[in-house]
Amino acid sequence: MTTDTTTPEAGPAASPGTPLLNASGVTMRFGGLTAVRSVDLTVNTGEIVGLIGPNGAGKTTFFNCLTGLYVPTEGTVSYQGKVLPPKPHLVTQAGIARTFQNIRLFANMTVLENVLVGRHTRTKEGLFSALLRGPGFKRAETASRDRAMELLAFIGLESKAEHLARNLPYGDQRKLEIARALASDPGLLLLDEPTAGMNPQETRTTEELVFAIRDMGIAVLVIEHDMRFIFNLCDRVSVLVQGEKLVEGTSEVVQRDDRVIAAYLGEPFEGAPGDEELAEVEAAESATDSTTSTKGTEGAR
Ligand SMILES: Nc1ncnc2c1ncn2[C@@H]1O[C@H](COP(=O)(O)OP(=O)(O)OP(=O)(O)O)[C@@H](O)[C@H]1O
Repeated sequence: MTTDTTTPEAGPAASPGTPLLNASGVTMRFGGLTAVRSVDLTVNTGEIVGLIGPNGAGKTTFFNCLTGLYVPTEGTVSYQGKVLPPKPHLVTQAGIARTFQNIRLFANMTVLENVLVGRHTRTKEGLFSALLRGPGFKRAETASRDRAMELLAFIGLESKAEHLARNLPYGDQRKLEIARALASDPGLLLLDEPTAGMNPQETRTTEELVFAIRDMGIAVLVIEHDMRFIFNLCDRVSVLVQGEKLVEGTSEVVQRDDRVIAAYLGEPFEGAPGDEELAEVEAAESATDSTTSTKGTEGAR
């Protein structure tokens, strides 16, 4: 991977450590199911924040509320102090870009074309200009192309610019998705399971890529099931369980929290056997074992 941190333009400038994204009391109900319940989350400039939780905890639903795919039942989402309209293209225009859990590339377009699609929110030339192909349009087209090539160099896919997206290896397709998201010059990048299906080497490369993105001045909010990846990468980790925020803190704090361990391993259920019952079961099992082994010895005689 090329990590040329000077190439891509940084997102909207803001001083390090000031709030960028602010989700407040976000609730999302689907009929009788509350997938996300009153979740607050802040991402500051310069931060990499992780969002973890068991399957079905509401992580992707929460992402969809942040990016305008869902209109939250309750709560607000602000970016740089302004409430975001629940429309994906307006959220992208405001400065938030995302990738999806399942790869959503244009398979029959080239690698370069896929990145150019991601630039459309930053292109000001209108329909007439495009039809007339005047000098303004040509200048904008060249600038977009140059920028797309810079981003491809950044993620290490420059030499594959003219390949069809569908012919890329899986790990490269995931990187291309990130390049396409970066093409909208975001200030905040949301990654939904960026290492899903990757081998350890590809995961390591993705980790370096996310650090390089942060070094460009882009904050990152990432959902991931790979705990090693999350705890290596994130300045702060937020844990969702059954739609609610259970814990938030540094990687060190979160990975030692008993409630998080219990949420992943399963809370003891009501009526579960206590120590006494377990001791009785163990005693009964060892009695059975010794009978069996005696029988076994007798049988061998
Ligand atoms: N469009 C929808 N309509 C109805 N229920 C939904 C919808 N989207 C998600 N859900 C439900 O909301 C809950 C949270 O799902 P979500 O996909 O957000 O969890 P997740 O934490 O991202 O899970 P995973 O880690 O498996 O991707 C689940 O019970 C899911 O079935």
